[in-house]
Amino acid sequence: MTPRKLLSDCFRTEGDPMSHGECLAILTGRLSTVTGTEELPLAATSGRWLAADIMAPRNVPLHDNAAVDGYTFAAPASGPMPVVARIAAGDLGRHSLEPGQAARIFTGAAMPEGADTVAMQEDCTVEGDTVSVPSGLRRGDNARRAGEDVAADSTVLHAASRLRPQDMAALASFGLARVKVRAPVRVAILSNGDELLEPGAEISQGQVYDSNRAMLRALTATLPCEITDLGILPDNAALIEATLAEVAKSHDVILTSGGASHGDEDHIVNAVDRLGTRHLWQMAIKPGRSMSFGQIGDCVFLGLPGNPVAAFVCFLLYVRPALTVLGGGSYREPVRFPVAAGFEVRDKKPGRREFWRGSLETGADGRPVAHKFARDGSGLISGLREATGLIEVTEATTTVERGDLVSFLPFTGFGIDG
Ligand SMILES: Nc1nc2c(c(=O)[nH]1)N[C@H]1C(S)=C(S)[C@@H](COP(=O)(O)OP(=O)(O)OC[C@H]3O[C@@H](n4cnc5c(N)ncnc54)[C@H](O)[C@@H]3O)O[C@H]1N2
Ligand code: MOO
Repeated sequence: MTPRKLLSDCFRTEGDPMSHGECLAILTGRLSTVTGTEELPLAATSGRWLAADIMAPRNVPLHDNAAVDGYTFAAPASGPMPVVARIAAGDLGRHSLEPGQAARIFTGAAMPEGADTVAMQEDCTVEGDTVSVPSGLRRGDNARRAGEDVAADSTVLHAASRLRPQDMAALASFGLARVKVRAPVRVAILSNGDELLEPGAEISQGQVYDSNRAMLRALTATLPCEITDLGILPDNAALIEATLAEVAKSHDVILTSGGASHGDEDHIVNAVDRLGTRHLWQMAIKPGRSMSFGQIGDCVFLGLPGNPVAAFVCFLLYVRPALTVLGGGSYREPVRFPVAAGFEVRDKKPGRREFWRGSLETGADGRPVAHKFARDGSGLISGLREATGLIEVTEATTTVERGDLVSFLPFTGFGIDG
């Protein structure tokens, strides 16, 4: 197998944490697409990254057609017109009108040759075999032109875009039954720590249920990924090293949480150092300082801190972009809304970017106000649940006064709905 073109340079800077911007630039600019392509039935492609541009093979709609039930004719009409045909949607016959003639027509039916306008039936007067339409209708009223949605041969969808429900409609409207998309990224997820316990097991003093893995599986599933759940690895250096070495051979990404800082018991990063290259550790952000990133052969290693809030935030900020680029998608920055702060902070440390758990409320003047979860602890899952987005505070900021504009990044911008 030819080696895939992934990072090989080392960006690691001991003792000098990497900035958010620098880390994101490396992840989105220096990683390559690692997934192959596959052609799947349309219904199986929702949510996938498109592997190639798609041109509309024909006009949509294919033919001029009626937008309402009524009578079609060539505008302008003068006086009663004989009704010489009846055309329903799905009628495959070829109809044509002489000037001064009309046809009964129904929504979606192909317009007959010689007609350009449709009068709504509610506005028409029918007497015997003739119809009178209201004056004042302009040519083309209530008619949908061939190609008005999409013109034949125009490029409608671009490679590396994500197929959304409305794109499914577009592809089906072109008559495409199969679509070339990127294969899912193969992601192995594991948790590390002797204190961790599988939900359902009997818990003892000193233990904690593994909550990160359930969260990371769900976050990973918001992108086209094939997940291998490796469970919990205990703090056993030999076992961790053997597992990572084996898993790296058959996966595009290893995503871990815990064991990411550099304590004696932080075996994950030590194993990556022995097996491959670690490109960074220590970020100038909070939470998530101990995020690490590297590679074992062609497999990208993304090591999240153990604290659940830090793991969640780092996933949104770094893992999501990395999985996007590796998967063949084009990465777009999440939307940031400038919103007035409904809180004050006087003691933010300069030099690091912080991401606070926040939610929006409507202020007295009707404008949105950002609220910050009161307790900062990186282990508090309750704050993540209460939040609807992140409040981003720049490196230079040291205080936030009530009413100052802060950046609010809604979770919906990271693929988390509800
Ligand atoms: N001397 C220092 N100690 C710590 C530092 C530091 O810079 N110097 N940083 C702190 C910060 S901030 C974080 S975050 C953590 C990161 O450490 P690790 O990534 O090595 O994570 P652990 O030590 O394994 O765990 C931290 C914390 O999270 C809990 N945890 C771990 N995994 C899970 C899981 N799957 N589900 C639920 N909870 C989990 C673990 O029990 C710990 O409480 O280091 C700080 N210490
Ligand atoms: O940096 Mo720790 O990752 O703040 O929670």
